[in-house]
Amino acid sequence: EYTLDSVRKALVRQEDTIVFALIERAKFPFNSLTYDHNYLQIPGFCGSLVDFVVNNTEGVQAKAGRYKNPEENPFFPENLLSSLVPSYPFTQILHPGAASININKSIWKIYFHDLLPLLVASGDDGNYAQTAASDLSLLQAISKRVHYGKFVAEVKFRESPQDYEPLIRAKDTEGLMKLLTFKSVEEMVKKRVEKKAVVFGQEISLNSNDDKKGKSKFDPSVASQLYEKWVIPLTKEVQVEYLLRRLD
Ligand SMILES: O=C(O)C(=O)C[C@]1(C(=O)O)C=C[C@@H](O)C=C1
Repeated sequence: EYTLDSVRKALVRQEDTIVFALIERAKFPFNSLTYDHNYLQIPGFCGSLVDFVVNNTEGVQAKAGRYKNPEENPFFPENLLSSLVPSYPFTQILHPGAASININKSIWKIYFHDLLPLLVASGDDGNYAQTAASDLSLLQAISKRVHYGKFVAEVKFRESPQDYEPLIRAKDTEGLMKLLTFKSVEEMVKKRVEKKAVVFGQEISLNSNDDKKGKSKFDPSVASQLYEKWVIPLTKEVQVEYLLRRLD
């Protein structure tokens, strides 16, 4: 069952996934060859190692049924084959227009241009395949969170269709944005994410006096910046896109 309370709980749980994925990516330095289009020489493939890993992993995961779940959105939908496994009857609460919303291209750009330089140290340790795999886990976690905006928007619409319908009919993007925004919730989310980054990122020792003294596994303010600058605004963008299609 989806309610505003239950979808918000899902968003809170997804924070854990994102913070752990930040920790895992921050374990490696930048490793720029992972992103270098001239590094790979694989016959029949043109792109960087991260393109190669994401394309091929998504291919396997699509065949294994990952994208049958309406909570999942691929980065390279154009290359995917259909699922080969028996389907599961996922609850279909979304309007069919939801399927056409995929803002992973924006997430991809922001991830490599803005987030990575903030998150990781410069340098090269040769672990390019592991780096690409940790990029993919973090990208998938961010993508799932952002596209969860579809579910948030659906429950908000169902709770007060009388408020949303006139704005949708008028295609009033600004009005919709205002109506779905809860500034105090956003403040709480940012603070909680930073706290999780502090707690999950600290060294744990058996002597409780030593806890928190060690170096954090990544700068906790990167987690709150990620949410403030990109995750929350993009989740809201998905909500508006979804609502604009809600009466089609
Ligand atoms: O919790 C909500 O109501 C949401 O829409 C989610 C979210 C978020 O991305 O965290 C986005 C917009 C709101 O202003 C508050 C929080």
